[in-house]
Amino acid sequence: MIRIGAVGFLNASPLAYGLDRDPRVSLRLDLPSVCASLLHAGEIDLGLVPVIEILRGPVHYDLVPGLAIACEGTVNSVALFTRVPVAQIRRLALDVSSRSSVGLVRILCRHHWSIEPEYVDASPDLASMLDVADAALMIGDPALDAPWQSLGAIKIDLGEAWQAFTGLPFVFAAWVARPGVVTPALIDLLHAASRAGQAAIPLLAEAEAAGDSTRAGRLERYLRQNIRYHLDEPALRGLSRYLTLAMDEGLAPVRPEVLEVVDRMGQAAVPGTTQAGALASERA
Ligand SMILES: C=C(O[C@@H]1C=C(C(=O)O)C=C[C@H]1O)C(=O)O
Repeated sequence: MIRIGAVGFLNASPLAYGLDRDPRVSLRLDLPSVCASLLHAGEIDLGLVPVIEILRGPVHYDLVPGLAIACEGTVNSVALFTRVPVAQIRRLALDVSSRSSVGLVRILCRHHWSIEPEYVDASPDLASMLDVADAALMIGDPALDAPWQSLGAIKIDLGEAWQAFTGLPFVFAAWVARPGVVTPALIDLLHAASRAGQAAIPLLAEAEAAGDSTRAGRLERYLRQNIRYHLDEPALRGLSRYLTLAMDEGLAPVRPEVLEVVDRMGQAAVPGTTQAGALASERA
């Protein structure tokens, strides 16, 4: 029995589709930050975890090829909500359920917007975050539903901001495993789940919308057009750039061997080369 932890947000449901009914799997759903802690503690074997956590593991993790929660431009569910112009943000509240986007917003503040706000951790509730800070980072389902207009805020999409800054996709989370866990059979299982999950997107959106057909349409567009599920060559370049910046900024330990694996996966994923994705457990 393989112990798998996935993110409980709607955006992860196509990747984890049907794993709860697989007798070979015990599946649990948690917030991204919790998913990462469970993997580090050895309480799960494989997790859909925030990518920055690959650098923070107690052991060298393996990355499952081909699958991710990513975006290319607008993501919609990862945003900075601010009541003041960006240049005037002095205090910024960070959603405690996030790890990758916390790193992303810190990198964008320093390198894209040239601001150095004070950061405070906060639960993902926009009204209370804006009570204690000028701006708030939120992710996932709470960000999709945040009442930013009525709170007098503007929404800055961080997928768009990253694309403006780098020209690249952004990878938020990927399937990450403890050593010895990734096998060809597991890779097949996860790719089959993802294929079934992509086909089930209308059903997943409808179930989440609980009878509200306008909302179901909006969620379906979010899953199809904003979220990208491919860890392909452009996504791997985005991931490599992000991990490099996170290490340079001191946001995570410096692990060049992790970057090498990501870069080699990217080279293998270039169309026309062989064995795309065969590098899961190869070591430098
Ligand atoms: C795009 C998203 O990606 C999420 C963002 C994460 C993070 O910031 O650490 C982790 C997992 C993803 O599910 C989102 O939830 O909105």
